[in-house]
Amino acid sequence: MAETTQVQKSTPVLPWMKNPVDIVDFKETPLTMLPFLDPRLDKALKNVHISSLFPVQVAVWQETIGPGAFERDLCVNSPTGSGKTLSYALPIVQKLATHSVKCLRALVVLPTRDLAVQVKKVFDDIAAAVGLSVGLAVGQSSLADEISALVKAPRLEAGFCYDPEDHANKSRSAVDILVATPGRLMDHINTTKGFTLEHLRYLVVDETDRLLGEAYQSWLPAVLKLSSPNDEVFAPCVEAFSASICGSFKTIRRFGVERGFKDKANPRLVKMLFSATLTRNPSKLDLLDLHHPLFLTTGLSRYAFPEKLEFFKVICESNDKALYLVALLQKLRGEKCIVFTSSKNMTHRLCSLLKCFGNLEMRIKGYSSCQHQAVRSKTLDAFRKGEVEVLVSSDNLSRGTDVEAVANVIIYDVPRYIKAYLHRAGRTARAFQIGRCFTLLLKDEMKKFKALQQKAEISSTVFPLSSESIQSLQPAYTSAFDKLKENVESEAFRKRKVNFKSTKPSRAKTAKV
Ligand SMILES: Nc1ncnc2c1ncn2[C@@H]1O[C@H](COP(=O)(O)OP(=O)(O)OP(=O)(O)O)[C@@H](O)[C@H]1O
Repeated sequence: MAETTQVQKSTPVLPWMKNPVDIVDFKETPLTMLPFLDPRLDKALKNVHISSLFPVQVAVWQETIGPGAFERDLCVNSPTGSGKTLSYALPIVQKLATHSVKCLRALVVLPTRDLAVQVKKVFDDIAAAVGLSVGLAVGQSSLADEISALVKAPRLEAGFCYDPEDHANKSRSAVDILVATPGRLMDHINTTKGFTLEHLRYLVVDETDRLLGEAYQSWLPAVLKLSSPNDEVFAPCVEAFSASICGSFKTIRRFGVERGFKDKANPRLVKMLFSATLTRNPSKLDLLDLHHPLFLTTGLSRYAFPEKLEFFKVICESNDKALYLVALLQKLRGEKCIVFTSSKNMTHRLCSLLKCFGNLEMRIKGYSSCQHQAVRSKTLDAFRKGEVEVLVSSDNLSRGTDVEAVANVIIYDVPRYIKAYLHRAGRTARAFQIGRCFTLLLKDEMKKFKALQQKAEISSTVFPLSSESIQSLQPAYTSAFDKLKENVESEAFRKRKVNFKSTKPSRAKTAKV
């Protein structure tokens, strides 16, 4: 067990946040040294080239498997790319591996569809090895298709049910674990026959601060209400649950019995919160009705960045920031880069401008909420495969997205909030690899950036771009700009023409009415 650490800076308001478990005290641990690991999971992990667990994974494992397991709800604050997904997926799958009757026992909620797909993949890598199925509720397929993948109707022949598992003659869950976005989750809660949360044992709220920051149709109160333990519902499962929760172990540090807070009847819904910027706002955390929460965090700083992330700033002498971006991209040619802008419109404009540069010789794509989800997913896929080298994006991509081998993040517009900066920067230097974060700065942005750096407790080195390289790009930049203007004008003309055509009959119709 790790020693608890007294947080000295920006003391959190909530008392249970004052003595966190420091993840820094944990070391990467080979799977062979991990206590209680199911051999089937050991094999499944090795199949996906994971032979050791990262510190946050070891820390969470210790609190969830073995003595004192899941006695308390967990709130985990750990840097981007430190492996939080597997830190919850592995213990949940190990815990559920002992259950033979299929019902929905674990729910993982994420803010976006692409993130949910990414997390499901992590569960898929290990769940099948112990006979568990994982479902996805994100609106990727039609509601009907999703329903048939999540809920099994009873098999009736001549009015009789022959399947012993269908004894109750009711629809039942086809999955043990569900990864969902709040909107689609609410659709199933409200309309899907046979979809129930009454057996739910584990609730993971990933990217907690983002999910609690928006109402999302009140998904949280709905989940908490529908999953509250109810003696009648749980009666047949209680024995099995209790055995899996407590095992034969007695007590260790932080074990509930020792602290005298074993006040909730088992089984209870265990909640696990994860973020690289976990909220410390008591009113937000209150919404979760946490059970003696345990706070796990990395180091003493409020904001922790990946260990091997280097910071650079590019000072733009003129107002033509795009020119500096092009010069930088040319220097980084051949490496995967994500360029972050302040908005979807900016993403569109910048991407269009870059495409007007005739001789850039790199594949550049935009990713923003302007695009249809299918287009976005395709773009992300192409970027993952290396078919696209430079992805220009708004903050849509900044949270949680894991793309292997992103060498550089370029922050084109300095964000207002440090959290946004941290999540953007965290798309590189993942899984303890090296990575670089460049921030492009106009003269009047320097003060704002300095304040942001101070808050983040980071410093950056000036990245030199020679004035010759900038000047040599000037003619290409001017003609790219002209081309862009032409494109915009002809696009606007085309739109006006289409609008005129489509409004003509309806005007006539209106006139007729
Ligand atoms: N034990 C491990 N060994 C090797 N690679 C790992 C291990 N655990 C996770 N990874 C890899 O590390 C990367 C980052 O993991 P993950 O996406 O879970 O990070 P995260 O902490 O959730 O980041 P974010 O805060 O940005 O969401 C992934 O590519 C994942 O496959």
